[in-house]
Amino acid sequence: MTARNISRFWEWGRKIICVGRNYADHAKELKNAIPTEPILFLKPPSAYVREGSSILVPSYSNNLHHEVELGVVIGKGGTAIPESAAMEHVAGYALCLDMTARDVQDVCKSKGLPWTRAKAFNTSCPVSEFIPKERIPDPGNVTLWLKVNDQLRQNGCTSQMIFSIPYLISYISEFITLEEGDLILTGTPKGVSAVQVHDQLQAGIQDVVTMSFRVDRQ
Ligand SMILES: CC(=O)CC(=O)C(=O)O
Ligand SMILES: [Mg+2]
Repeated sequence: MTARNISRFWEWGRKIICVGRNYADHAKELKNAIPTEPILFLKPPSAYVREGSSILVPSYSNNLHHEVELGVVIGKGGTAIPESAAMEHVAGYALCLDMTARDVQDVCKSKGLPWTRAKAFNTSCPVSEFIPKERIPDPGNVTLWLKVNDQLRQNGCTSQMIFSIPYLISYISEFITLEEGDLILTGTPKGVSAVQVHDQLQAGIQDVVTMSFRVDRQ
């Protein structure tokens, strides 16, 4: 059996754990309360999409939003990881989009239903290349940006996160065992907005990485 390479973590079929409302400015723009503990939801591995393929608008949505986020790739698994040791479990990072069918999410929220149809559909998690840990020495202080058709829509810094990466790893691993190849999406800063079929999205982390995706109908 050939050894698996963490730099292709999206092929491993591992968990994608997402944090919601981790930036106060984004919680406010959607008129949501600022959380006092992390809000979590999951995407399946079939949500991954890589550059060269398109983001597909689900047939049942007319309001697909972009959310640019820093992704943390787990390199060493664990349960109940103390915050002080959390960064030892990180292999690296990826730039991610948490594509969200906002109209569907609004209906789910109003009915008290889970967000699965709004958040976990095929191609709802575009990812960049793997970024080794050494290339982002301070993941708590990097700028994320996103443009739609060359217009800047999101530009935020991970220093604005309510819950830090070590805190999130510790919190999640209390009740979900983290495994090598898992990905944690750490939430989005303000500026989320709708995308249309044939839009071109471009996103980046400072001078570390950029990625581009086209939007198509399912
Ligand atoms: C309101 C949301 O969709 C929460 C979320 O995903 C976030 O990044 O914040
Ligand atoms: Mg999100």
